[in-house]
Amino acid sequence: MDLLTQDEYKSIAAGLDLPTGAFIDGGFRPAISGETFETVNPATGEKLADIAACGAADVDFAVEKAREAFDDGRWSKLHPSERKHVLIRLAKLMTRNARELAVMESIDSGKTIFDCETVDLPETIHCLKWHAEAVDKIYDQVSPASDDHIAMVVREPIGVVGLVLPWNFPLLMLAWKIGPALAAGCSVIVKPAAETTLTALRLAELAMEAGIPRGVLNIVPGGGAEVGEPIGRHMDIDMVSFTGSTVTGKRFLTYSAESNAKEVVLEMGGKNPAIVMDDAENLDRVAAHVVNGAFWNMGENCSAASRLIVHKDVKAELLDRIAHHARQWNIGDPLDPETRMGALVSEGHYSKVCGYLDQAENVVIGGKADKGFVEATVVEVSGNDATLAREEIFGPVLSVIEVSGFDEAIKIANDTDYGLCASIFTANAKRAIRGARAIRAGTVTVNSFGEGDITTPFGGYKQSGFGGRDNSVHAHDQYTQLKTIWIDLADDADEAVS
Ligand SMILES: NC(=O)C1=CN([C@@H]2O[C@H](COP(=O)(O)OP(=O)(O)OC[C@H]3O[C@@H](n4cnc5c(N)ncnc54)[C@H](O)[C@@H]3O)[C@@H](O)[C@H]2O)C=CC1
Ligand code: BAL
Repeated sequence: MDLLTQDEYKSIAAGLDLPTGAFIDGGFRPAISGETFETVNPATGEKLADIAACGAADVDFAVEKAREAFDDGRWSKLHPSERKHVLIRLAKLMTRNARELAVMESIDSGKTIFDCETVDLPETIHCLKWHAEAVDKIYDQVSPASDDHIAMVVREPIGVVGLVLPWNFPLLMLAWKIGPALAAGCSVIVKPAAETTLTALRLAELAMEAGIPRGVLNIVPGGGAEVGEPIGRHMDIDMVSFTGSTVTGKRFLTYSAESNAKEVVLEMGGKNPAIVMDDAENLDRVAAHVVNGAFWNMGENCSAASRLIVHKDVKAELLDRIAHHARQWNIGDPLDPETRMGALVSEGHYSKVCGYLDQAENVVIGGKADKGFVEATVVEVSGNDATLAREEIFGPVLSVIEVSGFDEAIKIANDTDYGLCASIFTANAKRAIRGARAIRAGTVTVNSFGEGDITTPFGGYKQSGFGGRDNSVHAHDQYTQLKTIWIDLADDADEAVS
């Protein structure tokens, strides 16, 4: 993709028409209370817009409209290929508007325009297309049966779903959830993170243009307590899919238990280990992977490689190379296409990350922070018990732990409440496979860092995940339920009952 210049991006940003209303039943509307909240550009501190600050009454209204849409079948009962065509039209409209969406995403979140243009937008569009393409290729089942009955196992959309989103990949996480949910035929109530609402609202507008019927896709902006909790506790929402912190994720289990026992899927935090053994090949390449894993998206990533567990014999050389690569991750204006590290999402989050930097004693590289921006930072810690090795920082801070052997490395990798992702760098195939099996995490990569792609399930073990997976056809399991339809074919069936 050809990127524009910083001035050209700034001129697009200045001309953006920012959506500000809640999007319910096919149109924008103010919050019922009339209240608004400010959204700011975290890179400059400038106010971007006043957005409808919704509350429980808006959630009720959105659910009523979503339920009407679900029950009358305007979307849920379409042939899957019809839903597919509409979603592909949406993906095409997003492609046509990708540049505007990328700029909107960057100014609202502090993410770099480079990432928004080359990762967030292409992956969002690909995700929507992929689930649309998948949905008319998924078959129901017929159970093994005798001659006198037939039992069908059919998949039905689960109903009205609540999608509660984080701010680190606003559009991409929206696509991870609405891609399979809408493809399956559900009606959805989306709560974007209050920090990053704009692109979800713009996407909803494009969805109407693409032909998604009114009431099917609703976006209700606002705070966690004001909108997230009413979604979690709503008696007429059938399922909630959440991405965010473990603390907040667990609340949805309480909300569900105290309301209608709705299904809950949680994609939560991580403290993901990158293990580098003494036999790892090409330490320069390993360093590039580790640095990318740790600092991509300013480390605001649940799958960030935030713990480096390195064999003592290669530690010095690896840290040298890591420092070399980390220097390339320059801080700058997120709208400058040369910038690799933008602003952290908010003042509050910046202060939290700075609090962790204050605890760093043995800094290898980085460690400085200024007005919302934090340098790529590598810090040696005393061991896996150090706070910097245990808590999810969600910023560009890589904690280094030295080990003397493979078993010790695996033990430390597993010594965490989390279990989202992990990577192992080794040339020894047995170690790679033994390690991948032994680490309790949803995704383990060998000789690379990553989270798989749209074809592979994404989610966590332990306190990183609950109830299901995003991505791949397994994501459709979240938004569907199985029904058994048992048909008696015996000639004397009626007599047998009487
Ligand atoms: N695993 C991940 O992808 C993410 C992890 N985080 C972690 O969480 C920390 C705090 O960031 P937050 O934005 O506060 O994350 P959060 O987990 O509180 O927010 C995620 C979503 O939940 C909503 N929410 C917040 N409180 C709620 C409540 N009581 N009931 C219902 N919904 C609620 C938020 O408005 C947002 O839409 C970060 O510093 C980071 O460590 C944050 C975002 C994403
Ligand atoms: N890395 C995608 C999921 C997340 O950070 O929340």
